[in-house]
Amino acid sequence: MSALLQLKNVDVSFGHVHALTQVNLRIAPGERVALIGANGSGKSTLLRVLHGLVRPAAGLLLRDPATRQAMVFQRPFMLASSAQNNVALALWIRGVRWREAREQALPALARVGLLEMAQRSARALSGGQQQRLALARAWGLDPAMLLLDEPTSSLDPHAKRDVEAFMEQFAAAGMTLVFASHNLGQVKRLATRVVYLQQGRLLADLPVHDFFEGPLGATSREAELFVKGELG
Ligand SMILES: Nc1ncnc2c1ncn2[C@@H]1O[C@H](COP(=O)(O)OP(=O)(O)OP(=O)(O)O)[C@@H](O)[C@H]1O
Repeated sequence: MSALLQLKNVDVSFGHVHALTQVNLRIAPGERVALIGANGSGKSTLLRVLHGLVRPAAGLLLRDPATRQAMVFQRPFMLASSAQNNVALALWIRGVRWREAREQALPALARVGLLEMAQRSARALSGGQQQRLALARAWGLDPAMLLLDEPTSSLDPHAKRDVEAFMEQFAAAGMTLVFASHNLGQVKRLATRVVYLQQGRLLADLPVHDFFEGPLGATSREAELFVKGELG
């Protein structure tokens, strides 16, 4: 299958910090790729490279410019305006006229159960509601690929399940997902493939079953210890 996006030998540095080193990654349509690894291992940087927000110092990012992408951040930025306007603005920035953008925002809000909150101030919503609003904002753009940076890390278990359920729905609708997570249960529930990063290097890249059930030590002893530590 042709790749939606491909990285070849990508390096990213911030001053003397090597955030990513020689990363190779190929993402095919319909995959659900989980990025895991310790704090500072490069997950957010990798997502930002995939979304074109960070330019590699070396290597290649190959992407069909026609492929629509959206990104949901760990703590999404909300404009001091209504929930509806927050979704509409994302569409307007992509060239949709304001009136139509406001109309199109409503089904996106309905999709995540926020229709009745459309006129509420986005910043007055709870953390869980704001994360759902961020998903609506992304969904409204109709992306082929959605990138999510620890989308449930600051949420209570109930809100976490809601966000996971929406991610499932997005995937079922054919969207390709790439998400960073510290929650290995979530990775098992949502991912088809696991990419393990350590100090900016991609040490394992396996189907989810092989990653958690296979003899990981053969691929990466560090990944095996990480998984054991996180599960224990
Ligand atoms: N804008 C930046 N300026 C300087 N250093 C940065 C910047 N962004 C990331 N880094 C550094 O690059 C490395 C990788 O950071 P990154 O945020 O990608 O890791 P992460 O795996 O997402 O971590 P976490 O799990 O804590 O979110 C870290 O050493 C970090 O301090």
